[in-house]
Amino acid sequence: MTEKTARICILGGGFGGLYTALRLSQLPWENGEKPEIILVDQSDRYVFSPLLYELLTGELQTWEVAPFFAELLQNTSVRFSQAVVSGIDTKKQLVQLQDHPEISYDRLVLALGGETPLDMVPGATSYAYPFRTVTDAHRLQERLRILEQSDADKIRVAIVGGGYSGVELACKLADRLGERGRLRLIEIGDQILRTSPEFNREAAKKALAAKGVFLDLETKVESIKQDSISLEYKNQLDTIPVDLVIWTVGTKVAPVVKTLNFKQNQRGQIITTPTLQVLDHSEIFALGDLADCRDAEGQQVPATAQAAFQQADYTAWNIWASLTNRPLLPFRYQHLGEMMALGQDNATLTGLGIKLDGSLAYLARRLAYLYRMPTYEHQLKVGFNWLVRPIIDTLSR
Ligand SMILES: Cc1cc2nc3c(=O)[nH]c(=O)nc-3n(C[C@H](O)[C@H](O)[C@H](O)COP(=O)(O)OP(=O)(O)OC[C@H]3O[C@@H](n4cnc5c(N)ncnc54)[C@H](O)[C@@H]3O)c2cc1C
Ligand SMILES: NC(=O)c1ccc[n+]([C@@H]2O[C@H](COP(=O)([O-])OP(=O)(O)OC[C@H]3O[C@@H](n4cnc5c(N)ncnc54)[C@H](OP(=O)(O)O)[C@@H]3O)[C@@H](O)[C@H]2O)c1
Ligand SMILES: C/C(=C\Cc1cc(O)c2ccccc2c1O)CCC[C@H](C)CCC[C@H](C)CCCC(C)C
Repeated sequence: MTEKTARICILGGGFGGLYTALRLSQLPWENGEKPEIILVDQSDRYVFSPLLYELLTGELQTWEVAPFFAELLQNTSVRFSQAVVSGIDTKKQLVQLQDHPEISYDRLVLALGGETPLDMVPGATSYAYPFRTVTDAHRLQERLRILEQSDADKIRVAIVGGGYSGVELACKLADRLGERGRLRLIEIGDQILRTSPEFNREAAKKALAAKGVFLDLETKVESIKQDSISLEYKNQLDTIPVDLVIWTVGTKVAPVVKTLNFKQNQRGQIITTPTLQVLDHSEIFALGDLADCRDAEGQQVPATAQAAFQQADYTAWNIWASLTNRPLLPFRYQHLGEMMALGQDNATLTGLGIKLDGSLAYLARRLAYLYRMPTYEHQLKVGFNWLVRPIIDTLSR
């Protein structure tokens, strides 16, 4: 008698979900064991978020940073479904989708990532721009285009949050806007990039200073209006006129995750075992920004693409192991370092014993990210474009 084909349903096609799907499709399934793999995402495009800034400067094109799932998965056994996940019935093992039929599963992967909380100060939801998705990048691009085409002498931009996103955005936008830009970076703490290695923080401070980005440290945003931002510094309130406010502070889990009946931490993240299984639900795996995971050594896994990318390998392996009666592996997070863009020809990186900044770091970061992109076909297309585009641009000048 033949056994029924197992169905693996993966919710969310970001760093956690897409790479889990790709790894699963490459694993050595024996005849009759090969499962059905379904990837569900609300968007039709995957986003390689570390390179999202490059859309604002025109250094990269949308197809490079955010390829269509249909293209990425065309030579694999993974089936893609574009739909919004609205709930999960864990008893019946069914995923509920908006305007789509339910999907049953034998193994489920939760990888829905996070959202930018715009409800932290009055006015942010209406007037501040988040920066996380391709839609966010395109919206911001459009606003910048309108400001650049206006007859205003200066373009005043406030970026809230002196973490990685805020610093990288400030550097790229300063380069894009040039002499017309008036940028300020607003940080609640007494320094930017609190969790970065000293080398990267110093390189970032140097780059921001060279580009004339104004740093507001120990400053809290009190409210945001259409054309102003109110800041509190040492108990004093100051309202400054601005043309654009970008909000990069915080990550919250998607509302649907909160509705699920799993053990969650205070921030709503789902608590997992080191094998990346949801507590009391060994058939469900969770990874990436929505998961609260301590690895095999008990270290807290950070909510980064680097971590989700590594977890994807283990998730795929453990699903394969669970379906083929093999032992599961506990996840071991390896912090390899960090890289940051600091403008159109500058970056900084610290990792694997190497510290590098300037244009060499810019090149190394690009190559390291090319290597991390999903599928050889996409890497090849993008790599080829990076080699050929400068030649075509030079010839057409
Ligand atoms: C601008 C920016 C730059 C970054 N740069 C870096 C970096 O250089 N290095 C680094 O390590 N980290 C970086 N990060 C953090 C990194 O992007 C996240 O930690 C990582 O993407 C988390 O992976 P994930 O799979 O959990 O979620 P995501 O990659 O966010 O994927 C979640 C997916 O779920 C989908 N989804 C969400 N809700 C639903 C729903 N209800 N139904 C269907 N689909 C849904 C989304 O469309 C998305 O495709 C950056 C983040 C940002 C915003
Ligand atoms: N190059 C990279 O490696 C990279 C790039 C982007 C994102 N990421 C990852 O993605 C995640 C999110 O990063 P992020 O930079 O987007 O966001 P983030 O980590 O939430 O950083 C936000 C920054 O804003 C500050 N802040 C908090 N509340 C504030 C307020 N009310 N007003 C002003 N500033 C405030 C924070 O200060 P405190 O730290 O003092 O709270 C922090 O410096 C992180 O895990 C990060 O590692 C990595
Ligand atoms: C710091 C490094 C990796 C960590 C890392 C960071 C991320 O932001 C990620 C995002 C998404 C997925 C994964 C990661 C991630 O793993 C990489 C360190 C790189 C090395 C220090 C050197 C890189 C070598 C170059 C590829 C070759 C450069 C040659 C020359 C200098 C031009």
